[in-house]
Amino acid sequence: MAEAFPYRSWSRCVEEYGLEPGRCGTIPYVSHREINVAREALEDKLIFAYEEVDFLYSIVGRIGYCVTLTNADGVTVAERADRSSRYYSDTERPGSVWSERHAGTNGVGTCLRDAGVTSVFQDEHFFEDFIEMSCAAVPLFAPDCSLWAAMNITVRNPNLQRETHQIALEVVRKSAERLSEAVFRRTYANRTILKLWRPDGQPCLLAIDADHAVVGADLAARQLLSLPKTDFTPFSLWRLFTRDPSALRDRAGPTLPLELIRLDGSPLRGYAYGPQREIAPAAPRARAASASAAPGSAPAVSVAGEPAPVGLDQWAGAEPRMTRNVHILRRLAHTGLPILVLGETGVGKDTLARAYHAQSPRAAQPFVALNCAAMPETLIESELFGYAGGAFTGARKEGSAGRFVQAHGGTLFLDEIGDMPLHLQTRLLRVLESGEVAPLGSGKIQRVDVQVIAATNQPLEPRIAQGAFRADLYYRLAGVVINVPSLRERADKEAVIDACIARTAGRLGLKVAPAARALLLRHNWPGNLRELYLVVNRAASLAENGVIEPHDLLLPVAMAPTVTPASSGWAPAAEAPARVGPAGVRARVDAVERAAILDNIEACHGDIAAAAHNLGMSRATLYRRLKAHGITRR
Ligand SMILES: Nc1ncnc2c1ncn2[C@@H]1O[C@H](COP(=O)(O)OP(=O)(O)OP(=O)(O)O)[C@@H](O)[C@H]1O
Repeated sequence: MAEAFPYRSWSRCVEEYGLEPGRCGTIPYVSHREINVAREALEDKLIFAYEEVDFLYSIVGRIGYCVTLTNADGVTVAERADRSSRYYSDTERPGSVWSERHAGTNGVGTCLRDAGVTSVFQDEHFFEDFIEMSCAAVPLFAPDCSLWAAMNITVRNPNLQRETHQIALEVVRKSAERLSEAVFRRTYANRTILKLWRPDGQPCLLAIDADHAVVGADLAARQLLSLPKTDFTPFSLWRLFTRDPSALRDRAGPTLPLELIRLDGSPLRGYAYGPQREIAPAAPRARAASASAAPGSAPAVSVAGEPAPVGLDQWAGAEPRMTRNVHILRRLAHTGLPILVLGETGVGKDTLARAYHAQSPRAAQPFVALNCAAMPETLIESELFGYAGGAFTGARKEGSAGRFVQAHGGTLFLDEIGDMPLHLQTRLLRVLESGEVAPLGSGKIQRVDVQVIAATNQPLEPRIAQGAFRADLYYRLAGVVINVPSLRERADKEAVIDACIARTAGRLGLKVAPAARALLLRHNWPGNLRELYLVVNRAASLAENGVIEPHDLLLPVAMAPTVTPASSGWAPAAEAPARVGPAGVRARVDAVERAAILDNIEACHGDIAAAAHNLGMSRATLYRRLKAHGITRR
């Protein structure tokens, strides 16, 4: 006979994990970086989870509980708590790992191990350290039924009543249901969702397409309807229910109460929710391929194709100003406030807009971009607001909807907003205020609902002072202002460079010589991330023998570090000796190499063996290169 809770978990602790009852010692923590990796992996779900954690905390926080969300390995990725509360246990911080293997019987770990709702009340914990604590955790399953997280509440209160804890557990259960439903709906945003109530009161979800084929089912539905947990193949809804297509005909707007009769005659009641949008046109991703590309703007050259889209946490890296920005954006994601992104060229403003959209509630709707600096004034107007057929010479016969209408329901990204001509600023302001667009030459007015994100690399205050940018438009666009620091200002510059190497050279199995990495770290990066990615991608194409050397980086010599020759005892000749062969690339490569050699000798105080090691070359090669560059010992 199977052992009852908590004995089966206690037996595992002793027999499987070799834990000794008594004191636990310390709970393991993962690093900041690992927390970010864990969050990144769940990003499409966390956008809903953060809000749900807040919601749950607004209820159970009042009776002293803190709320945590962990990934499937028990790593805490989100937490809401009152740290000053006497009921707070600081072992619940982000990064703490609550696997059963480490922490013995506990809410999160045991819930994840059993893949079931778990309440661990006080001395049901395996370790003595936790016997004043009570926790309740509910597993979260993705639409494909994989276990992705646990939603948990914990309180350190020796006087807690078991009944109170039971009620709190039911609240967590409901909260977890809401979160799973949000993730399911987002996954099947373009399908009709059927939410049916199981006889035990638990909701179950099906996603069906226009032909009534079941294309998705959550775990509760699969259990109720005896559907396979893996290898799900779409099938007709009428294999489960008595055929009645009229039950699904929309008579009451987007939400339709419905009753379906199972083949055994039992009814299931619930609701049908229409698709969030028919079929959302694919968002144009590659800048070069979209009308948003600025002519002449440097595309991110990729030797391995278009890099994978960047998520919000990845965008932020470990730079505190960026993570704060992401935090603010997440908190305000549901308000639809316009966002104004400010920062130098190439810092990732466009990338942020796309990442934000992809993780916003509008993700299933279009992302439409317009670069205001990239097209003539007359075109911006018709591109943005649309036009009727034949509205002007050269206009398309059928007219054009315009980017505002194309973005309806989704996100409109207005890049280089500082370059928008003044008279169009007035028109834009009117649309933003009224939520209505009137395409050129047409009397028709269309209502639009768009999340506007504007970006610029020009400081707008001087433009406002000069009268080149409308102050009222600025305030209308600046619902949330996000300042993106330049690469050289970032506290995590080294990590950003390493991530770039990993995403580009690393993916191709190339190594980066220490001297080349050192050069990347020292460079000033006026072009920011765009320049960084361009340099490393280009070096990956130039590298020989699987290693990127300093000369492969082709960094402009003016940007390369300079040295004072006296301290190292080595000095360049007044001018480098003339080189045979074509000037151009080779000459630039030589110049970079020369600067890197001098810099390394200086850094190693003239120790040639150490400098050669840093540069990733033998001593003999370094002497040869010194000779070739005309560098001699003083
Ligand atoms: N966090 C990131 N991780 C990896 N690559 C990034 C990141 N942020 C930006 N990039 C890359 O850096 C380049 C420049 O980014 P992006 O176009 O978003 O900058 P921008 O600030 O919008 O530039 P501009 O001001 O010129 O419009 C792109 O190739 C983008 O893929």
